[in-house]
Amino acid sequence: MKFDSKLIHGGINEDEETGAVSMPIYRASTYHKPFLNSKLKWEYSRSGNPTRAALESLMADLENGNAAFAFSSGSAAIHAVFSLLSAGDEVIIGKDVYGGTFRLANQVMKRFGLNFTVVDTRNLDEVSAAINSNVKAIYLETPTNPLLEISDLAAIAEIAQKHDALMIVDNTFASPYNQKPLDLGADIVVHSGTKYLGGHSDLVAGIAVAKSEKIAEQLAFLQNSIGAVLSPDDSWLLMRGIKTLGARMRVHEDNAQAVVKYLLDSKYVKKVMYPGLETNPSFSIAKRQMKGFGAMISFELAGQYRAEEFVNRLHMISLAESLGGIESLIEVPAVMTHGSIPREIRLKNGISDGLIRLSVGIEDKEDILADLDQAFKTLD
Ligand SMILES: Cc1ncc(COP(=O)(O)O)c(C=O)c1O
Ligand SMILES: N[C@@H](CCSC[C@H](N)C(=O)O)C(=O)O
Repeated sequence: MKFDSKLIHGGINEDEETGAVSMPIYRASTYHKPFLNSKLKWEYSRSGNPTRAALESLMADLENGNAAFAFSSGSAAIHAVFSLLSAGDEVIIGKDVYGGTFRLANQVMKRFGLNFTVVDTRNLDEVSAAINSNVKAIYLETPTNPLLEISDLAAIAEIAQKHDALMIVDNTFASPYNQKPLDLGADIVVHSGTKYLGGHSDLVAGIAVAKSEKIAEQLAFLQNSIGAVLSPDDSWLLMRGIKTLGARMRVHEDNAQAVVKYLLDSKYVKKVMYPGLETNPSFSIAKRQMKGFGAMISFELAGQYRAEEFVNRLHMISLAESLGGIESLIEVPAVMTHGSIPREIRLKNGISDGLIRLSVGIEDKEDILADLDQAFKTLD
């Protein structure tokens, strides 16, 4: 089945009890056992829920994994995945990851004995050099949040496999429409379902997908034990969003191409970051491992212009954290999404105080361009 059809017909897409073509929301917290020793598929909703199971089977199908697990947020999914590791284990982590992931690693997981080595995963020599016998996982985003940097998934998977380390990829920015890390050798994919998967900025959710049955069994245990499961209502809403992922991504990307071109030509802009730029040193890798380049763009203003003034003057494009929704959202990572990273580390990693991140929505592209244009013109 091709991808758009899989979005609609993949996983469990029909209620086996009633034949309903939209999976019902099963809100029951517990299930009646006819006899004490009855073996039932459903017992208690944290351990398993038919609506959540339908979403999970769809996500496993879309990422070509063995099984998927739905969590109450992307951060909860990442926490469960880090919980596969034990005190004393080391994780090689990409230098440019979502600020909340950096915070989870450094301010939470470290206290439980995990050690993190920050590496520029675009540089394979740096990744290899960071390997030692305690390294049990390599964790990265590609494209990264917020610099849109691209790492070579297949090459990193080879390093991870050689050293028996898990390779964990946050696929939030690409979505499975554009990139399938498990096919390229990763062991686990995580998502903030809050973003492109949900697609409408109306829910918070997380997904972890395991390639192997062994990791799936461990994640099933952790999901039930830690308990940060996605509710049946949000599972249904996320599934509903996923059905239109392909249709939305095509409009997102078409609009993003127009915005990139506009920004490159603008006298107000100094630098544009987008995986689809041929001038990007990782362009050939992005072209090889991604179907499309997505709709996230980061940029810096030319010297005399201030990011704060620009974002304050937009009308239609909303100044808000988050991304991947139908509406265009803009933010300043240093103050908003990556504010929890200490300034000196942020600057060292390339996130300047004036960096602006734009999530291009699916409005008419003329309106997006017009809003950018009017805000830029007020800066003179
Ligand atoms: C790339 C990435 N991963 C993970 C997360 C965490 O997801 P959530 O906000 O759903 O917890 C976010 C944003 O928050 C993100 O941008
Ligand atoms: N991943 C999102 C969410 C943003 S930050 C949310 C909150 N302020 C926090 O610090 O946890 C994005 O990149 O937009």
